[in-house]
Amino acid sequence: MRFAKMHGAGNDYVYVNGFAEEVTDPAALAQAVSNRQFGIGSDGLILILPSEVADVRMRMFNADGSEAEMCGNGIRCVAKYAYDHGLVTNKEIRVETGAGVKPLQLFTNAADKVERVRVNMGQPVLKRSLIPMAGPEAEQVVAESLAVLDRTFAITCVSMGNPHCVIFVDDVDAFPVELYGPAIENHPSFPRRINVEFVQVLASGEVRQRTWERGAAETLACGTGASAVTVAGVLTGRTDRRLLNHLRGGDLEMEWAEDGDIYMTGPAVQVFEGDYQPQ
Ligand SMILES: N[C@@H](CCC[C@H](N)C(=O)O)C(=O)O
Repeated sequence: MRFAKMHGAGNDYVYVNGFAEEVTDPAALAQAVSNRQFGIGSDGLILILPSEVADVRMRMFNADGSEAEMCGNGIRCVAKYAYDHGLVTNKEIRVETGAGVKPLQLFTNAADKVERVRVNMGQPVLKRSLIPMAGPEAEQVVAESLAVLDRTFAITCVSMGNPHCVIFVDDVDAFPVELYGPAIENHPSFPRRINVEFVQVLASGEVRQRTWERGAAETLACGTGASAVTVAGVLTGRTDRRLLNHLRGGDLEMEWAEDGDIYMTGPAVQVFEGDYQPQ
C-alpha cells in the first residue's frame, strides 16, 4: 500500500490515496501505522477519497482507531497531496469532511508545490447539544467550570465539527498537560470524549497552545483546536479576532471573520512516501 507521511505544524499523519488504494479496515490500519515503534509513526491516518459533492473527500482516524469529524492540520495536507499529485488542478478547492465541505486556498512555491494553505473552517458551534456533552441542552457554554482530579477549571467548549474544551493557563510550558489532558478527555461530562486545548495568552493577538487530542495524546499542533481557541479567546474577552497561535510544532494564523467563519492559514509538508505492508 502506497502512503505519504505528511505534517502540518508537526501534527503528523499517514495519508493514503483512496483513488488508487482500497482500505477495508481503516480503524485497524490507523492503529497499526500510527505506532511509533512497530508502524510508520504518526498521530493517525487520513484517507483521501473521491467525493460527489467536492473535489476530494477526507476521512480522518486517530491513532487509537477512532474516527474524527474534522482535522485542521490534516485538511491542509490533503490539499497539498491532491494538488501535488494531480488529483486537482485548481488552487481553490473544496474538501468534503465529516463536518461538511470546506473551501481551501492553496499557495505554491516556485516548483508549483503547495507550501501553505488557507482553510475556511466554517462556524463554531457553542450549544451543548451539538458538542456531545452530558447535561441540560441548548445554552451557550462560554464559561463553565469542570472539576478534574484535584482542580476546578474554567472551561469554554467549542465544536468545530469535533469537540474542544479550551482552558486558559498562566504558563502553558510548565502546565502538566499529560496529567489533566487525559482526565478531561475521558471526563464523564464528555461521553464521546473531547480534545483539550491549554492556552497561554501572550498578547491580545498572540497565544501559545498545547493540545491533548482525543484518541491520540499530546500532539504538536491542532488546527480545529486553534480554531476553538480563537473563538474562546474572543468570547472570554482575552484576545482579538486575529490571532497568531504558537503551537509546539509551528505557528498558525487564525481569524474569526465578521461573517462568523473561522480562517486558518498554515504549512503543509510532505516528509516522505513509501510502501506499507499490512501485517
Ligand atoms: N489534530 C487535528 C484534530 C484531529 C481529530 C481529533 N483528535 C478528534 O478526535 O476530534 C486538527 O488539526 O484539527
